[in-house]
Amino acid sequence: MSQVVHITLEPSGLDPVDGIPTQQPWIHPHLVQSNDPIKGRQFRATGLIPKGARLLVDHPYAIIPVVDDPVHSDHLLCSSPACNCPVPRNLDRGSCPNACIADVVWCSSTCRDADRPRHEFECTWLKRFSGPIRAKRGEYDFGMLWVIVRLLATRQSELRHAPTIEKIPSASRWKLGWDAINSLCGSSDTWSHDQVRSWTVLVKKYLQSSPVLPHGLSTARILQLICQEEANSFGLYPRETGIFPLPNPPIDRGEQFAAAVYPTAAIANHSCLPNVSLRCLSFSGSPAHPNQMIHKPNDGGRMVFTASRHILPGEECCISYFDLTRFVDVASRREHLRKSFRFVCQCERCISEEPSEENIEWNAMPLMDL
Ligand SMILES: C[S@@+](CC[C@H](N)C(=O)[O-])C[C@H]1O[C@@H](n2cnc3c(N)ncnc32)[C@H](O)[C@@H]1O
Repeated sequence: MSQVVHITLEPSGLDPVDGIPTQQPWIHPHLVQSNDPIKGRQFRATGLIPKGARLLVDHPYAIIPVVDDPVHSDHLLCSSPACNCPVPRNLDRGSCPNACIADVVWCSSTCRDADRPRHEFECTWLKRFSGPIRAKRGEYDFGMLWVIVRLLATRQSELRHAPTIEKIPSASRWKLGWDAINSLCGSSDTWSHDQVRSWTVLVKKYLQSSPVLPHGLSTARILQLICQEEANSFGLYPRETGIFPLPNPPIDRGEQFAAAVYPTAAIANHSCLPNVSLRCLSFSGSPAHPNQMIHKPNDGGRMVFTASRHILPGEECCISYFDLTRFVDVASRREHLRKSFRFVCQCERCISEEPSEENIEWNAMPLMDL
């Protein structure tokens, strides 16, 4: 049986300001940000981080529910960024007075009232465009555009509260809020011309600054934001992912229930030999399965990173971007990362499993019966 250290001390955030997620991330004192010439920004340990220690608790800057049937789904999240708790179907869900879309619900009238200024930013856009986008482009594009709108809504709330936000003491090494979103990696050079052209059409049709979506940013900046979102968003699943060593028998992670962008968690690079799991408390705040690593947010949609083994000073701290049980050999892992995440994995496991020049030559030769 695997041994798990339970961390009972819950890092506390600051109180939210009028429904906007102003809570700062909680970051382990031995965790720093550094730069790798190939991978870019990365997390590194400056001192021993023991197995089971919590490395990071981060708040989503934008989170959306991802469900096929919002009216009948139990997986909707309270739309208030200060809450983001799951809202069961049997609860009297507070829906939008403007009836924008069924995916928008609140767990209480308090959350709905607190979230009013932020939701007003997205409400008309959702009402006008969600149907046409879903019909013409499908759920994936709708979800992506809605994440962008929620990023812009949080930015707008930040701008409105700028004087208050400036008063919040900041951990100076770490960028916060929109400043952190601006620093996310991702550029149009990584994507094919066809993909960039398709996103440009979406931006011009649905995301230009207008009275429906008054953000004041240029088309080029919104296009860049899509590239950043695509390189940095997290899919959230109800069961474990990112477990290493791989569980036997493998565990199905279940259906994705949300997508989110985390300003600080996005610094984590991928490794096929990860030393950090995305282990969270259950939504109710208590460990759901004490010996399982769970890749989902806890209350408030917070993402929690935990050391899955002792991490030594100087080591990079990496998570896994995908379910390692699904792609096992180096070729399939790299192919999956190249297709889905647009980079060639340079983790220590992939490098050590790279076929040598000699093997490539032998493999290229026709098979002989010996
Ligand atoms: C979510 S971001 C991680 C933080 C990023 N390094 C940065 O500078 O902001 C994902 C990007 O990091 C880089 N990356 C992450 N893991 C990598 C790996 N194992 N090998 C090579 N590049 C990696 C890729 O450019 C990828 O698109």
